[in-house]
Amino acid sequence: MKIGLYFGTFNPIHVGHLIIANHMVENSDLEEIWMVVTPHNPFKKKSSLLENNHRFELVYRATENYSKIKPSNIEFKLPQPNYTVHTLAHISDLHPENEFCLIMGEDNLKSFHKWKNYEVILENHHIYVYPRIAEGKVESQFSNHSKIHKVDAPIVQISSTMIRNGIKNKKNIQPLLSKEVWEYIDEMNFYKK
Ligand SMILES: Nc1ncnc2c1ncn2[C@@H]1O[C@H](COP(=O)(O)OP(=O)(O)OP(=O)(O)O)[C@@H](O)[C@H]1O
Ligand SMILES: O=C(O)c1ccc[n+]([C@@H]2O[C@H](COP(=O)([O-])O)[C@@H](O)[C@H]2O)c1
Repeated sequence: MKIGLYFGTFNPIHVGHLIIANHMVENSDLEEIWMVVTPHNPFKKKSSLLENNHRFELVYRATENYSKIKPSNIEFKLPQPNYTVHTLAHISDLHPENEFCLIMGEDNLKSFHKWKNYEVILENHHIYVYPRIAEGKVESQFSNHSKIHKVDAPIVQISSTMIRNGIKNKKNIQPLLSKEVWEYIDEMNFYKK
């Protein structure tokens, strides 16, 4: 099976993430999308980060009604910070029957040359890139690469930061989250301080 891996901190998962995952699985040759919850992105500070299990629970609840989108906690037991090249090797060893592709926003492609062993990632995996508004340029080595495929997904300007700040400032951010995600965040009093 051809599977798209959508990595993220998902603190919390929002409708922007779901729109991308659903668009990818419905409009490409990817048969399933696995949302891989990252404990620690090597480029990000761990502050205001909800515990791994809570972020996973939110992804689980958000994707429960999507048969082709699955949550994954595969990175929880891997060394931190989480380098994607290691996770891809691990996941491919565990599931040799599947082909794993990487899903990435154009913003991440702009800094992809800074990722650990990015050449190894490109040697072994295809990357599906969706448009994203961000400063900077995609390096020329990636612009016509045979392993990098552009998918014309919609651009949604929502971020987890916007949601965390909104909750802290007592704003209604419910339309930005799945109902199940909002209910769990509210019930658990997440992001209020
Ligand atoms: N609205 C969006 N549309 C498309 N891709 C997104 C959107 N928000 C985040 N992403 C991408 O999804 C992946 C996971 O997102 P991440 O968990 O970092 O969310 P975020 O909203 O960017 O978080 P934060 O605001 O905390 O930095 C990243 O590759 C990120 O670039
Ligand atoms: O492997 C790397 O060098 C690397 C550098 C930056 C980001 N990543 C991964 O990219 C994913 C997206 O992260 P985030 O926090 O923007 O959702 C997450 O799984 C990170 O671990 C990976």
